[in-house]
Amino acid sequence: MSVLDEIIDGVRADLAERQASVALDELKERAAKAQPAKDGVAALKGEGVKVICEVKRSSPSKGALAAIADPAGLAADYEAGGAAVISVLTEQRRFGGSLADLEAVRAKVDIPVLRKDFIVTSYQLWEARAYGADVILLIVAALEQEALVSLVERAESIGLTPLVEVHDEEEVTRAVDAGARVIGVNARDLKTLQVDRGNFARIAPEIPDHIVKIAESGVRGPHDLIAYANDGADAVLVGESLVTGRDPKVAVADLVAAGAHPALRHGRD
Ligand SMILES: O=P(O)(O)OC[C@@H](O)[C@@H](O)c1c[nH]c2ccccc12
Repeated sequence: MSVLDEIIDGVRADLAERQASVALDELKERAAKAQPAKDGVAALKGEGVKVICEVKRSSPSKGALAAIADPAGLAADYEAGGAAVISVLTEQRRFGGSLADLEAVRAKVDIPVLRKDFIVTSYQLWEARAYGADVILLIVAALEQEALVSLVERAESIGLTPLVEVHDEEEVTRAVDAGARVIGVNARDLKTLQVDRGNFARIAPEIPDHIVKIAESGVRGPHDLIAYANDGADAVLVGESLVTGRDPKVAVADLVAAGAHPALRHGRD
């Protein structure tokens, strides 16, 4: 069994418990009272390389990264540093996240919030909206094509922007066929946890121009952001280096400043 399969088994078990205790109608009512979803695509377009900053306590590859007692405070620092979107991991077993983290972050920041989890059913989309998410992650490798297509459609219909994650060319085709408007190329293979920063450069040319391109994982600092931007990234998604670094606000500001540099290829194509 791959790491991804193991994670998804756990996600399904936790999901079954939540589904047994919270009815879908209850979530829908809560979603109806949430503030309307913000436009995730708009936040990721425009001048400069956008930075998506992640609230991440632990990971399957590294174990514990940071305690993060105050996820909303961290998100506020990210926002003050110039983040375009905040990513909140809500998977509990391997990443130490929760819907409570999502809710706390949502209440604190004004920029779009991404629910980062392993979404396999529309119930999780309603949860995302009910707890204030604007963007959700859909991992192509975790979904049959039919499920991917219907989750993209359902997400859009309830106002959520799907960020569709791929790892190879075949998955790009599946993401495009499913109607993705935002595609993230993960440098980490979720089946083996190996990071290959060259993955984005290989795969990005396969992504049609009108789709927002995000380089995910492995960004250690401005140097990696610049490399990804030169390979065509509109945005980068950064977790580990921000939660383990000294000053998240300064670290984000440094990334944003690097991404705004006029010498970058970004935006000139
Ligand atoms: O911590 P990093 O290497 O900066 O990576 C962040 C993000 O890309 C990573 O957390 C991630 C990308 N895709 C995922 C899917 C599920 C869980 C986590 C992820």
